[in-house]
Amino acid sequence: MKLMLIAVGTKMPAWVTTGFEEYARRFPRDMPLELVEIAAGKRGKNADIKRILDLEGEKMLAAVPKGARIITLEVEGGYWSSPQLSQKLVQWQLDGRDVCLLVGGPEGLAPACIAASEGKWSLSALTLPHPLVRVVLAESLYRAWSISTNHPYHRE
Ligand SMILES: C[S@@+](CC[C@H](N)C(=O)[O-])C[C@H]1O[C@@H](n2cnc3c(N)ncnc32)[C@H](O)[C@@H]1O
Repeated sequence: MKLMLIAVGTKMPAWVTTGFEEYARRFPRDMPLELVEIAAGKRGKNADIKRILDLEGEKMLAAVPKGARIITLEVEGGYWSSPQLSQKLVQWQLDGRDVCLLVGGPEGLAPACIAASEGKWSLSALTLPHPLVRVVLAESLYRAWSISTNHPYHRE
């Protein structure tokens, strides 16, 4: 099973790229964490935000491999503790489908992405900047993997 983070935004600050890669490189070969960046639409003065959002959503969904499970990152999603996330990871692995984690841009996710979601995951009640979400998500998934494999990274 492959984990794919599909996120709006390119040209991230170095600390985001370094932070994400720090965790992504630790994933095992049979469960890699890959990043797919979707270019954000131009938000000029009179930009049609709905159209931009819909286009970003189309591109995100086009990046999802056929049959993959879509999980959307949403402030108003469900909270999953690390052990709960670990259980989900194990269930997803047993199920065998790739898992795509969708992170929106400045105005969030397109309605089409939300409609396609099989799980809505909230990292906090706070609205986080989308670059930071990438890093928190990578660490959380790595911790969940470490719990499921009894790796010493996670300590009770
Ligand atoms: C700056 S936020 C978008 C804020 C937008 N007003 C909204 O309501 O979605 C960009 C993206 O980061 C992710 N995000 C931000 N905070 C989050 C949180 N606490 N939990 C999960 N995802 C979050 C979501 O995918 C969101 O679409």
